[in-house]
This record gives sequence, C-alpha cells and structure tokens, in this order.
Amino acid sequence: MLAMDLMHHSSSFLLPTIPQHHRPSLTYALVLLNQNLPRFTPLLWKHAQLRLCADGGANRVYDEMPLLFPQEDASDVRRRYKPDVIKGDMDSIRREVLDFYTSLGTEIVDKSHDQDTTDLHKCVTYIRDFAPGLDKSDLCILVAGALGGRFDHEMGNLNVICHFSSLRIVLLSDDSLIYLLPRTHRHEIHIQTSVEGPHCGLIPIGMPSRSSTTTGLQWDLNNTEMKFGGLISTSNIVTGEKVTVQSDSDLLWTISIKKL
Ligand SMILES: Nc1ncnc2c1ncn2[C@@H]1O[C@H](COP(=O)(O)OP(=O)(O)OP(=O)(O)O)[C@@H](O)[C@H]1O
Ligand SMILES: Cc1ncc(C[n+]2csc(CCO)c2C)c(N)n1
Repeated sequence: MLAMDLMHHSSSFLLPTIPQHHRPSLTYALVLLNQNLPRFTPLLWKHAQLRLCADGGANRVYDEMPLLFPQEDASDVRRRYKPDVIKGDMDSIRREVLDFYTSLGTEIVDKSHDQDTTDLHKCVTYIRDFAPGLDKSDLCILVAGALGGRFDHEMGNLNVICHFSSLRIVLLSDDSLIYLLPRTHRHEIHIQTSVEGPHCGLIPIGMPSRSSTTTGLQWDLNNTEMKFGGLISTSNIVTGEKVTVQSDSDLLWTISIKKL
C-alpha cells in the first residue's frame, strides 16, 4: 500500500505573531458570522489577507468591534475594521450597516435568490473562487462565531466544513475550535499550549470509523472503532505538543481555547 501523505495542523493564528519557521505556512481568510465575536477576533483579522462578513456578521463587526476597544472612538474602530466583502442573502444586515460599509468601498454580494445554502456556504464559495489560479492547499479559512449559538446554525456550519472537505476551514468560538481531518491523509497536529488545550475531542462525522489510531492523547485510540451512538472521543486530553491521527473516515478535531 502507498504511504499516505502527512498533513500538518497548527493553531498559530491564535498567536500574536506567527513564527516564520512554522509549518505549514498558510494564507488566511476570515469569515465573520452573525454570532458573538470571539474576543481574539482582532488577532484573526490581523493575520487574514481577506475578510468577509456573512450577512448579519457585518452587524457584529459594526456593533462589537468597538466594544473590544472601549478606550477608542467607536467610529475610528469601525473604519479600521472594514470588511473586504459582505455576502449573503441580506436578510439580517441592518440598513445603516450596509450603507456604512458600502460608503467605505466594501464589495457587497447579494445572493437573496439563493435560499438553499447558508450565508457561510456562500462566503466559502466566494473564497474558493477568489483568484482562481491560486493553489488553495496553502489557504486556511477561519470562521469566527461559528459555535455556541442556535443549534441549526451550528450544524449548518459543521456541514459546510464537510461539504468543502478539500479546503482547510477552522470553526471558532471563544471556547473552542473545530476542523476536519480528512481520511485521505495522516495528520500531525502541533498543539499551541499557550493558547489551546488540554481538552479535546475526535468525532466521526458522516459515517462510522472502523479504525482510528492516535498518539499524544490521554485516551489514545488504537485501531479503535468510533461511531455516533457508540464510542466517540469527548473530554480527551492532549498530553504534549504533538498529536497524530489516522483514520479510515473523516474525523472532526476539536480542542479547547484557553481563557488567558
Ligand atoms: N446563533 C448562531 N450560531 C452559529 N452560527 C450562526 C448563528 N447565527 C448565525 N450564524 C452564522 O452566521 C451566518 C449569517 O447569519 P445570519 O443571521 O445573517 O443568517 P440567516 O440565514 O439570515 O439566519 P436566519 O436563519 O436567522 O434567517 C449564518 O449562515 C450562520 O453560518
Ligand atoms: C430542506 C430545507 N430546509 C431549510 C431551507 C431553508 N434555508 C436553508 S439555507 C437558507 C438561507 C439562509 O440564509 C434557508 C432559508 C431549505 N432551503 N431547504
């Protein structure tokens, strides 16, 4: 059998500066959803080359970014955090917010005719089709405000990372982050112990896993079967700075984010 390719993962986007030697060296795009902005959103914003708001996500940037800089003038903060694109079905963004960012030159993409895909899906499509010649294997899409709200939205957000399984997409809230480990690769996860862990989970998504194997966890899997309704790995603990995962089915990786 051919050896499977290794995929590296690291949450270095949660660090104030991303070390140059870090593998993989990624380009980040940020999508802001219509849900409480994580407190570290300004950091994600700084690391990202492209920033999109999914419909009502623009209200969050408009309303909540100034709250993260209470000592500064709100309108200064709003002008500094100008999204490149607002895309969605436009049923949640407020008129004043739309007018404000339109006047600053933000690109507005109105997809109100599409009531079958979520606003996050629409934003990921935009990023995927942006710069068509560009190799997307070095691209990582950070999604702020993806968890901890309405359950149908949370499941919709998880469905987006499964739908676009060949893209690196990270769902983030104040408390945790989630991404997909495709079965097509072996995975090496570098743990940023200053900002994440130790609680983590591995969840088979879409179909049962007949065999998953890990290293670096307190409760490692050893050729273990996992399925919904049977065993899934929750409340696991990372024991060091490296976790490896290999499975015959796609798994969700989740790890807690430290409150600093
Ligand atoms: N409570 C929430 N929890 C998690 N994600 C959310 C939540 N609310 C919105 N989102 C995300 O933000 C995106 C934009 O939200 P927005 O409220 O504009 O969407 P919507 O489709 O108009 O919602 P609704 O179902 O309320 O009409 C959604 O596509 C979803 O990905
Ligand atoms: C089976 C089914 N369930 C729900 C919706 C509704 N819906 C899904 S995504 C979306 C857009 C949200 O901005 C809406 C309204 C649908 N179309 N099909």
